[in-house]
Amino acid sequence: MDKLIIRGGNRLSGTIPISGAKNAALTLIPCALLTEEPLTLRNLPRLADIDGFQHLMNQFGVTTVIQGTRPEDFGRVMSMEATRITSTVAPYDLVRKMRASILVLGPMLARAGEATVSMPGGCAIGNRPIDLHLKALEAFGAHIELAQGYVKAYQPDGGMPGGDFDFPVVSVGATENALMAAVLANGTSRLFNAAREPEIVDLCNMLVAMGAEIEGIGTSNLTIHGVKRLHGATYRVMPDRIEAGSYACAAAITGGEVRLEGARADEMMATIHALQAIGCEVTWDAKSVTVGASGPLKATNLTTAPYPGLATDMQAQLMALLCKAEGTSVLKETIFENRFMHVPELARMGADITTEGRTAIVRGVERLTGAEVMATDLRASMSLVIAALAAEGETTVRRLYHLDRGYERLEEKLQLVGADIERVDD
Ligand SMILES: CC(=O)N[C@H]1[C@@H](OP(=O)(O)OP(=O)(O)OC[C@H]2O[C@@H](n3ccc(=O)[nH]c3=O)[C@H](O)[C@@H]2O)O[C@H](CO)[C@@H](O)[C@@H]1O
Ligand SMILES: C=C(OP(=O)(O)O)C(=O)O
Repeated sequence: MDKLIIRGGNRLSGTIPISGAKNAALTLIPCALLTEEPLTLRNLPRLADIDGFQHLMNQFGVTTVIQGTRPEDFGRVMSMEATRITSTVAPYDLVRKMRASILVLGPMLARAGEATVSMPGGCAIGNRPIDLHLKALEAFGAHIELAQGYVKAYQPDGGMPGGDFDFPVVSVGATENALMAAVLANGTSRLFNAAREPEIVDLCNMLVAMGAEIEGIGTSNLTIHGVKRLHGATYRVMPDRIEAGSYACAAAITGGEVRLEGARADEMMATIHALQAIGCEVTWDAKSVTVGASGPLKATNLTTAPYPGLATDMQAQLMALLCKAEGTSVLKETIFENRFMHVPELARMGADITTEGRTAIVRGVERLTGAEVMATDLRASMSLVIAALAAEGETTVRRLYHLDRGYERLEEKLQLVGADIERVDD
């Protein structure tokens, strides 16, 4: 297994290209199930999760062709064609590796009339139940059964009527599944308290490009008028606002300045405000966001929340940055119940953090030191990379399969701006 060796202390400076968003791509890909015509996605990131999803689509009989597979290419293009769905089953072996596989439930049910999907397990950051995905589909008229670790959903005779669902908790995945199921229903569906993350807007925009009728895009109340069929489309995946925010933290902790090429400021305002509160200089134009830190970093208090609040997917990276800030910061994690697993690893590098339930108290330290670390989830891993870039000496980060789920060629991008980082075979 590979590991990363990082020798801290270099000021990052230059331009980092931002890839297509993992969390958008993972909901755009299953939309290919909604039409027999080709769906082509541009700007797809090269990530383990995307490869996993491609295999899952192939399992359903969807043909997939990827272009741009040269090692030097960043954005890839994948064309998918679901002329005939040959299987409606998402087996355990494929689903267990990738939680987002549950996102095939809605579109498969809508197009094929039934779907059988292995229950995604809990994972490191929390329990992550799927009850709201199922309740929303039931509200549209679907029948749901749970047996032998699988969810089996099927349409009633005469097809899915559609219906109303009011989310008791904002859920990105459940909103996506509900949207993908509702677009082909016989009637109109309404979602209240729906998630409005930019990735949901991306999904809605692509569905509209495929012929769907959706009102309220970008708000928490969505009305979906079911249509008889959807057609193919070519669509560019939005830039990854979490990847951009992660590299912003990396630049800031080294006292450097990077231009995040392709990042869109309006989709990452909460992160920009957090960076500004920490003392970073942030400027932007239509095509990029530039983040620098020329003065001392300042402590601040941050709380994660559904969009437009501060993304939980940025919490670990901002915590790493605050480890080097002057003063004491308080971070509250409101989305997932167990998303502080980076804390003991950051402590190995000299960070001073205590946790009480979903609150972390970070006392800034003058110096971090290199150490051997490993992490149990994607953003926790990135927080260790960020801390390592500012630490004295050498850090070794293991279990890179977490990072490879969400950061396209991380070490290459960091090398571009002057980091001393290499991936070696363990
Ligand atoms: C692939 C993808 O896009 N992943 C993102 C998505 O995950 P994901 O879609 O899994 O996260 P959700 O928005 O659904 O989860 C938010 C909260 O709702 C709870 N919940 C969710 C569903 C449900 O049926 N019942 C329930 O109780 C969850 O336990 C959690 O506490 O949004 C999260 C919150 O922004 C991000 O951290 C993930 O990176
Ligand atoms: C938690 C995340 O992803 P996933 O939902 O795919 O596990 C993430 O991107 O930080």
